[in-house]
Amino acid sequence: MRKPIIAGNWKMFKTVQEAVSFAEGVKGKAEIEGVESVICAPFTSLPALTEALKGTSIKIGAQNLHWEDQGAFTGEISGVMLKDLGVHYVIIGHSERRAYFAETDETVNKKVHAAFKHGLTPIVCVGEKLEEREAGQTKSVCKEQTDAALKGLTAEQAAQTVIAYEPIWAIGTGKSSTSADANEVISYIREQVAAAFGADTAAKIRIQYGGSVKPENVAEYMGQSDIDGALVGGASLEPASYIQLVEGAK
Ligand SMILES: O=C[C@H](O)COP(=O)(O)O
Repeated sequence: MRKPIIAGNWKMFKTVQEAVSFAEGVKGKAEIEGVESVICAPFTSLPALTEALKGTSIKIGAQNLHWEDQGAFTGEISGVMLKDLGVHYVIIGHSERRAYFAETDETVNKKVHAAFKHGLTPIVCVGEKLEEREAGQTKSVCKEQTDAALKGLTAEQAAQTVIAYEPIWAIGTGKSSTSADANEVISYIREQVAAAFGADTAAKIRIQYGGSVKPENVAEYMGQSDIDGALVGGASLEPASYIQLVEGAK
């Protein structure tokens, strides 16, 4: 039985004060038995957020990490540093990072290994561009990205990984994939995990859908057989909306 996971990806939003005020608004509310609740905040808010949510079941995630532990990498943050802050999750390979910051399947894989090295759970993003979807390449793109991201992991590590299937054309556009379409791609991704790591691992790995998920449609996605949660951008920014997302995943 896979535990549903709702992860808010705040992207480049919120000052420290705004993050703390969000934490006050969701404490005791976005904590539903049987649902994992994660907030992936900008690096600047992580210390205050871990402090503000101490003692709650809400976990904290970062949105990126470097694959090295330390070194001359101006502007980067390592797994050692995230672990030091009490962070549990880290988003890796979000399409915005692939598009604007030149992340490749190879660097995504190095980051996934770095996350495990430091006891962080990676949330690995995969998904096709609109032109790839229109060319009928959705599944091949997702297979390539999934295989590359999980390369070299043990079956146990693969089972702990969270994959977020995010069709790029659905991110922040209000044009969400239908739940049936998302489920079809996600079950295909699960088949690829089975081929690489075995059926037991595929049965354990959690795969989220992401792309214009809102309180109004989250339950529909969660009703699908293979969708284990959601990675949510815009609708995760307000406490009331975030609480409804977590409630909707039950
Ligand atoms: O990481 C989250 C996704 O990019 C989805 O963003 P969105 O919910 O604003 O469409």
